[in-house]
Amino acid sequence: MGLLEVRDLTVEAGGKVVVDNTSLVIEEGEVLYLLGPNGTGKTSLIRSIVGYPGYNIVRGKVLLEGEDLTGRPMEYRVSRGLGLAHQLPPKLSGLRVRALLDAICSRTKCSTDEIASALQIQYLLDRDFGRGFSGGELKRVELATLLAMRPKVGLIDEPDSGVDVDSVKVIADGIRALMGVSRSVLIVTHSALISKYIRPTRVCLMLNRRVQYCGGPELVEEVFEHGFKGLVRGDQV
Ligand SMILES: Nc1ncnc2c1ncn2[C@@H]1O[C@H](COP(=O)(O)OP(=O)(O)OP(=O)(O)O)[C@@H](O)[C@H]1O
Repeated sequence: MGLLEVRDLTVEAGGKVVVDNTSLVIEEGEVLYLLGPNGTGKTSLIRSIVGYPGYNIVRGKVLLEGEDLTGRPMEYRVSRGLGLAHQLPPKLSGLRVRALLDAICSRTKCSTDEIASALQIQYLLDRDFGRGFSGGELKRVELATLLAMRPKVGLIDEPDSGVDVDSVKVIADGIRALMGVSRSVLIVTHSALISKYIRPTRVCLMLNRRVQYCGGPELVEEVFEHGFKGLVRGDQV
């Protein structure tokens, strides 16, 4: 039994199938990359895993430590140990970054200052969450909230898109800190820029709304060399 299992999952959003009969297993201690071209369903898959509203599971299951979370609301799944850092985090007027981190840390017994220091966001603590932040700042505060949650499985959506080289390094430090408190981490990316700093234990390719193939870390280099289209090898997961 994997730590997190997605079994034969089909998901609809906005009246269309966005994940089509896909399976994925995340084992204990993994840093799994989910790679795939734009619009192939990566974000939809991880949103479905955490129970994000609007992503309706029409078939299949999501299990965490063997517990069937399918049909459970997002709050419950988060309480059981799933956490998601969004690709485009929401902007929250009237909620300071510090207040949000303090609220999470009071539950998980973390230190807002230590987390802020790990993600180099001390200067953002007294600003409204996300308001007027640059792309890199948004990614760093979002990752800080995930780190504060101390999830069993941390799901990170596109940590390396729209950020400069220096920010990617800071984000990589944040992911390393997350690897220290989470049991497994799933990173969704299409550029795989983050792989320069965080080596995956395993890499899965998602194409045409389905996880098509999983392999070792060398798959990242193969994607860079051949592109996604050159790597379709059948339906084995
Ligand atoms: N809530 C929704 N309503 C309607 N369509 C949606 C919804 N969510 C996703 N889709 C569609 O599903 C497809 C897959 O989108 P998704 O964001 O999951 O892809 P992705 O692989 O994460 O892409 P990218 O790498 O560009 O972020 C797209 O065509 C998208 O428009």
